Amino acid sequence: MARYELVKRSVALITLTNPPVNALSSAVRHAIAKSMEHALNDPKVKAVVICGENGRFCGGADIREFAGPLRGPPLVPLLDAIEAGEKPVVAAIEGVALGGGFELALVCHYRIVHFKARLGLPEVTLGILPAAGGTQRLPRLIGIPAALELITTGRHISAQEALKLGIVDQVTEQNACELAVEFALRAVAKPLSSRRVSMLTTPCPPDLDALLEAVTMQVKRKARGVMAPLACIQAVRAAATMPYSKGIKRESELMATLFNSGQARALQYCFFAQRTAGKWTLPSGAQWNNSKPREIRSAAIIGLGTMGRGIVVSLARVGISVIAVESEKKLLETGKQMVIGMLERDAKRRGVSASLNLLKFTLSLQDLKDVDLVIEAVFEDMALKKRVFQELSKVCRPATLLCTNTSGLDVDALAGVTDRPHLVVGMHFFSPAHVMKLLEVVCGPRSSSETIATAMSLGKRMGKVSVAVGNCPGFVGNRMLKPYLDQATFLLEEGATPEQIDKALEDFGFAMGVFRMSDLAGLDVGWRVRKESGLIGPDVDPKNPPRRRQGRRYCPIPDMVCEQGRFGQKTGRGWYMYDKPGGTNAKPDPLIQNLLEMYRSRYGIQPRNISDQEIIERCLFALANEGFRILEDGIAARPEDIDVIYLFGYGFPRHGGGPMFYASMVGLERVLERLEHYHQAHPDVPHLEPSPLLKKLVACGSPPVQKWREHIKTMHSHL
Ligand SMILES: CCC/C=C/C(=O)SCCNC(=O)CCNC(=O)[C@H](O)C(C)(C)COP(=O)([O-])OP(=O)([O-])OC[C@H]1O[C@@H](n2cnc3c(N)ncnc32)[C@H](O)[C@@H]1OP(=O)([O-])[O-]
Repeated sequence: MARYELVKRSVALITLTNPPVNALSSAVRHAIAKSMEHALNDPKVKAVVICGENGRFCGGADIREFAGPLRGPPLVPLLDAIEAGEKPVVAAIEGVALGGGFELALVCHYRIVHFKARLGLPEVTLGILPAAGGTQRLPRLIGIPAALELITTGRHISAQEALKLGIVDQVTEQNACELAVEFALRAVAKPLSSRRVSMLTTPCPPDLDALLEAVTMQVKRKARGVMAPLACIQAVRAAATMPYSKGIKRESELMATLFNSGQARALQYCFFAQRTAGKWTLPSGAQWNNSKPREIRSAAIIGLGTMGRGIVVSLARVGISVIAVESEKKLLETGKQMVIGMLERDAKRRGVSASLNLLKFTLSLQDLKDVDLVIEAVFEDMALKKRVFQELSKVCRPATLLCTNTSGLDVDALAGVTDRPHLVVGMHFFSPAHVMKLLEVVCGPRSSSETIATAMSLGKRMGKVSVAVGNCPGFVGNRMLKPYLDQATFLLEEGATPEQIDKALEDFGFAMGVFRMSDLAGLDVGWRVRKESGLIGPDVDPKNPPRRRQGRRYCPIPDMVCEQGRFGQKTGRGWYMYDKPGGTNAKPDPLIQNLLEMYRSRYGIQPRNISDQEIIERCLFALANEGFRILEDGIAARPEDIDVIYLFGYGFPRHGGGPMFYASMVGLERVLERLEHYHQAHPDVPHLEPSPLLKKLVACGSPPVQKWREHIKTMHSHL
């Protein structure tokens, strides 16, 4: 777990050896303690260098150990002892120094960093704080404002920024370890007292209280209801107002308030769920680590609407040549100008040059004959998409992968009109596609493992969090959205307002409430889909009661809003009113209030007071209930995949873990009981009827979310 060597006859080289990130597991801590003791007691050793194997210094505490009781030497006394030692210790940082790894570097007397390394204290993103002295040492080293920013955001910084901030002593393009050994030899004769960061006085700004107050307000605004950043601020205050010996105790007390919290468990779950999500498996046995993706050098995008433009940018900025196709000259020209503008702004922000030379714009599908992969992003209309896929079959070389960006249509039906159904797969991006991290890779029953591997790998290359899902209407994300949206509109009928529902969801932590989100996305899209699926319009039987469709409850209020030309932000009116079309400042609209009152009196609905708890339960338990059905149907392979989809595609708060983790945290028994209660009250809403899998899990004693798979693995899989 740590290798000990004597180099240059007088330097003890301690190499952490715990792949893949040299996390500080109990065995590693034990090995460091032993190696340091040896080094300090060996008279031949004049200095020590600590580095990590495989070009990675250290990724921090072993997060997997947080779930169990602490074993092995605790980190704080171990680090304090390194700092207090009488021989100079140099950290040779390559790759990463994060969390406890960064704190280890802070107790070393010198820090040499490879120019490509990244440093940071990301504990806050795991719902905890840097409790191995990080909140006490960093402010002493770089001052309160800079330390506060790094600790409360968890941001990783480059070696160059670390040098500028005064965190490290030297940045090198050579082997950091070799340089650190030379550095250590030169440090032998120098006094160490000024190099012990815990002994430094924290440079304190005169307006400390005002600064802490401003950062607190900022944190509360950005991460509503999240505990860890607030605890971090209090810990940094201790660094400014207390000696190290007291500050470290305060740090530990604050850590105790976070360590076993639901938020910490949820955030740590998210960390692993995100990494699990990329590991797809098919019932055939083909999976992420035995299926080779194809290399994609060139791609084509069909349709330069909002989605198409975002996809072009996502591909071009990772070096893939893109041919963008539109059906009309004017649309092509508009799309081209917008793509160029987006790429230029993106390149400026990243300090690189825009890869405009990779782009080609055309009106002709004939130009696509040699590309490796095509992504169709035309209007959400099955007949149109089928025509495009038939045409692509004729034009593209037989090996070209054909992908669709449909948000819910049948991928297999599209595969069926091509000459290569095994090379067809869904790549469902989220708008705006160059910003949103989520990609649903929709596996049709005939998609080959190579095709899936290629789509997943392309997603990763574009910086997306890719999740493989099965083929059904709406796939995972949009299928679950329906019961969630339905509950919100039913609550409107019963007496709530859009702003009340949005506030409850935003207080829960959603980036945006459901009505603000719908206004942003545009209300006309759903209206058109409802018309096409016969829920409104001439196909509806006139004898059909207005608030029922296909034997179940239906809320026509969204249709009434659209009939008034209120399509959301883009028209300046939707569930809210905006200053102007395209405005973003949502204000409650008395006209919507009138509409709701008239609607309720027309249908004899007595409005009632609806609590925030009911809003959260009905919206989120209905959402999770559909998630259980998706697992039963084999559309998602595991709950982690569903959660990752909601975290990255739908603004579910990370500190809630995602809908499935949230259900498990509330307690499956409670979720079942509340769903039964609401279903009894609303028997005409099938989405509120508890799913068989939920009942089964409760009957099995409500196992933790990581174990649900054991209860579903015998079920049929559509993946
Ligand atoms: C008193 C306490 C005070 C201190 C607190 C802390 O330090 S809190 C910690 C503060 N530190 C952090 O928050 C840093 C967390 N880590 C990272 O941000 C990234 O992993 C990375 C940037 C280090 C490498 O990115 P990359 O894209 O090259 O690689 P990748 O991300 O795919 O990971 C590869 C494998 O390693 C696994 N694994 C990784 N780290 C840890 C860990 N600390 N532990 C355990 N496991 C860890 C990861 O799950 C994955 O496993 P799998 O799926 O193969 O079974």
